[in-house]
Amino acid sequence: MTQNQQQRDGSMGEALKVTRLYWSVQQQAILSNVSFSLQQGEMLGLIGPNGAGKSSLLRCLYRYISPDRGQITLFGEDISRISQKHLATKVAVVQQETPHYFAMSCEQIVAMGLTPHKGLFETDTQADKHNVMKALDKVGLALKASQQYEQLSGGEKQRALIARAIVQKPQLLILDEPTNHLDIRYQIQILELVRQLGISVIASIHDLNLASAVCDRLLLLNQGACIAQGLPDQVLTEQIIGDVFGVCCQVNRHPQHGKPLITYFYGYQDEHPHHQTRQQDNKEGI
Ligand SMILES: Nc1ncnc2c1ncn2[C@@H]1O[C@H](COP(=O)(O)OP(=O)(O)OP(=O)(O)O)[C@@H](O)[C@H]1O
Repeated sequence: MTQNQQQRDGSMGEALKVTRLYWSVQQQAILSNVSFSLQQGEMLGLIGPNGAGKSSLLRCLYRYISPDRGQITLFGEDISRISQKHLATKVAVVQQETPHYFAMSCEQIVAMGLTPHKGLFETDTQADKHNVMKALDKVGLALKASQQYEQLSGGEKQRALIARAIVQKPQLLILDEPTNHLDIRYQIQILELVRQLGISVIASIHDLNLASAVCDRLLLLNQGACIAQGLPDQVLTEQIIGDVFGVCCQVNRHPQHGKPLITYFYGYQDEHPHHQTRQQDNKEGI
């Protein structure tokens, strides 16, 4: 497709386009007819209940699994035709479960992010070392640079892997539950940091309020299908959250950023659940 054609059909600013994606295991559908696009510089939050297919979808995007049907294009190129090396210069991934990195320091792990941009025998320059230290500093790990990676806490490991992804200077960053080991300060800080990079990001996030606060748009998966996508306002409604997650909630505006703020109701094991009484209260205007 020529540049003019791309401008005409609006795909010029598209970082990622997924069209009618299907993936199944032993005749069980895991992903069904998933389509969405991600604009350049946009942050898309992938949300949905446990087992909805979020990780599977992300794995298709970084080619860990190949879908049965459908198309994935990255900056206009079909990803099945991009070489592994070229893909690594464009896409960085922070996975949920990471391999063990014995006998490597935190700094060495982060420096691995430089590899896709280097030739076979090219060594790290002073500028590379500076970039590694800068990334460590950004994620609050400057003082842990020489510590063994395996000795870091779960949250520190997660932050080191984010620093590695930053050093990789990707155009698309794929994050699978990047905040699951982080305390609340780092959850906010790391996602805001990722946002500030100005690159395209797709991140699976369990905390709906966090997703609402930091993402431009959200994609809601349930049982492998896309249930809703759009602005947080369009996706995070009481009705949709109730239907998909089976919890009762109230959606208000966040006092600072103005996007949806969800308050959940409790009492699902009780005979007279609080969430029911609360709904009743709402109806009666209490
Ligand atoms: N390789 C596989 N073989 C068999 N089943 C799989 C495989 N990978 C994923 N699944 C199944 O696909 C479904 C979706 O899994 P996936 O990990 O994508 O969900 P998720 O939305 O990321 O869940 P969670 O929020 O719990 O991390 C699950 O039922 C899972 O058991």
